[in-house]
Amino acid sequence: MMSPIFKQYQTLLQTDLFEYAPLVHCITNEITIESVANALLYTNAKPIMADDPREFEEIFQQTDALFLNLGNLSADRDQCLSIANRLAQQTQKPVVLDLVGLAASKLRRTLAQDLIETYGVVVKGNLSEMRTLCGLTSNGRGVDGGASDQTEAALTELTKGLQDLARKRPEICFLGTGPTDVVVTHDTSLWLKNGVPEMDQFTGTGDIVGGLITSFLGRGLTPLTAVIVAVSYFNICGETAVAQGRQPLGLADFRQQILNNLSLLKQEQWYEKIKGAFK
Ligand SMILES: Nc1ncnc2c1ncn2[C@@H]1O[C@H](COP(=O)(O)OP(=O)(O)OP(=O)(O)O)[C@@H](O)[C@H]1O
Ligand SMILES: Cc1ncsc1CCO
Ligand SMILES: [Mg+2]
Repeated sequence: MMSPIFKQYQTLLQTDLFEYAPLVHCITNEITIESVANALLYTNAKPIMADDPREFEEIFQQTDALFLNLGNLSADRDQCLSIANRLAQQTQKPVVLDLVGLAASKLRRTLAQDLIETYGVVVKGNLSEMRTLCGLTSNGRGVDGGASDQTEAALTELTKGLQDLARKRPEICFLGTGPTDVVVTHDTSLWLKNGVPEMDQFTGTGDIVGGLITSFLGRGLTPLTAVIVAVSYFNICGETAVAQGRQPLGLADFRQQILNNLSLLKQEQWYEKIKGAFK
């Protein structure tokens, strides 16, 4: 059966969404920086990883969008994320804020609040991180989401919490990732259902999603469609990797194959496999 989401966005999805190669400025964590850069390259975007504020003014003149990721903070990175976000606000450059490990420390929560107050176009994290953002109890551990934040009741609670935030900030699209992905703007809420459990078992999948969303903002998609396209494309790459793999599929092989698919599936009608529904 055709997903209502595919139906709604069919005309857009059938254009070549990957055609333009946006230059994407990323300030992200050292753990997964290479995965994010390659995921962008594999999908016909151009990454530049740059976190020295002395060059921001020049870099901002060249880039299409900005990715800010809280994964691995330091005093310098803290400053640099704030400076970049303020510049983005001043130049109205689309920005994705990735709230990695939000429940782990007060430092992350304070920084995230400051960044969001200044500016944001897409604000994302895993389901547990987004529960923390909404002031709901969160069962995340470190940078990973917790299973009890992924039940139907918890998803409904998070959707309501994000709707409250979106009413106050109608320009922002909020995304919580997990087995089901919750997407909320001031007038639209939906749950996306693609992906496989293996995607939670190698590091950086959330960071890759953040980078990909940024690239679609840089291609001029609205925040909502950039989120739908990036999450669904990556998750369908994961589903395809499992279907292609010999069982038992080791996680290093799964990682290799999902990354291969990032470069390959865009030539195919991947979007017909989108699963999800409006809420
Ligand atoms: N159990 C699952 N089933 C299906 N898809 C999943 C599952 N877990 C994660 N995903 C998908 O994997 C991607 C990353 O989501 P996840 O919530 O794991 O991010 P994250 O915890 O921020 O990742 P990381 O911190 O490792 O960068 C999303 O596209 C999400 O839909
Ligand atoms: C493991 C880890 N620690 C901080 S960031 C990161 C990568 C997942 O975002
Ligand atoms: Mg995860």
